[in-house]
Amino acid sequence: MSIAAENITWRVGKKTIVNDVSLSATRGETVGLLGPNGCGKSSLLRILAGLRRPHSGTVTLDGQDIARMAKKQRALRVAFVEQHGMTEANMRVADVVKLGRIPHHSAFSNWSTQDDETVTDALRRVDMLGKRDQGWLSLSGGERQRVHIARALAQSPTEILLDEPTNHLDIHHQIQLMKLVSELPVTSIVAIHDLNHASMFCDALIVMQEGQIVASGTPQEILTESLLWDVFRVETKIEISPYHGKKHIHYIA
Ligand SMILES: Nc1ncnc2c1ncn2[C@@H]1O[C@H](COP(=O)(O)OP(=O)(O)OP(=O)(O)O)[C@@H](O)[C@H]1O
Repeated sequence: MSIAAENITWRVGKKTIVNDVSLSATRGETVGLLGPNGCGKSSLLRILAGLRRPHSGTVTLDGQDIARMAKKQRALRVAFVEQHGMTEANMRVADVVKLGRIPHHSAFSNWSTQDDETVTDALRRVDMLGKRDQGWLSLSGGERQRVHIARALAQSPTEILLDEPTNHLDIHHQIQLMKLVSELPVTSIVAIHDLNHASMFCDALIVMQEGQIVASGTPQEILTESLLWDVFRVETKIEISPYHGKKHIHYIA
């Protein structure tokens, strides 16, 4: 198992935000994390990234408890693109992406041509190579999001956690990004609100409600009209798309 969580519970005061969550993803799998606003997706991703300690339960990478791993060792494996990722200074785009290489270097190792190639490749994958010398502050919201994703790719992770990565992106770049994530030979866990993108690009889905997992399985198995009503209170009609063969959700107003 590439990444797994067992019986994770996290509380704030008396409120349980993540309630006894267990999940696992195999190498290369793309797992979509669905659920209404405030159901605990970001909180769970922060726990999976090792940024937050759960009150109980464990997160493991290939069976190794992340709580026992050094920060650098974890960073060599797991990349995390947060929902409101910040980059403070007005750095050049390429320099922001280069930050992803930090875990691969010690104080004495030199920057290599391979590092350069990794950064260039990451910029190319998110369609930002043409803006590599532009300043961070001059970028649009969607461009900043793509640079954050490039930084995560430059980390050469084995697991990538993405919190609503298509937020801010135009439809072309939403599709391009989901396609990229689904094709990466990297285990991906992606919080996502677009159910049709979840259906098209994810191998497996986990649906959360009030901190708990209420459904999990392939998109084909779990995306049903009754589940979407129960979880999101939306009326839908679901059919198999004649274009891509996956489930397509129509919203009935
Ligand atoms: N540090 C915190 N202190 C208090 N409450 C918190 C904290 N972090 C999260 N919460 C609460 O936990 C709940 C889950 O938040 P979280 O951000 O994980 O939800 P989400 O599923 O990612 O939502 P969204 O779809 O809106 O991004 C929310 O009610 C939020 O207010």
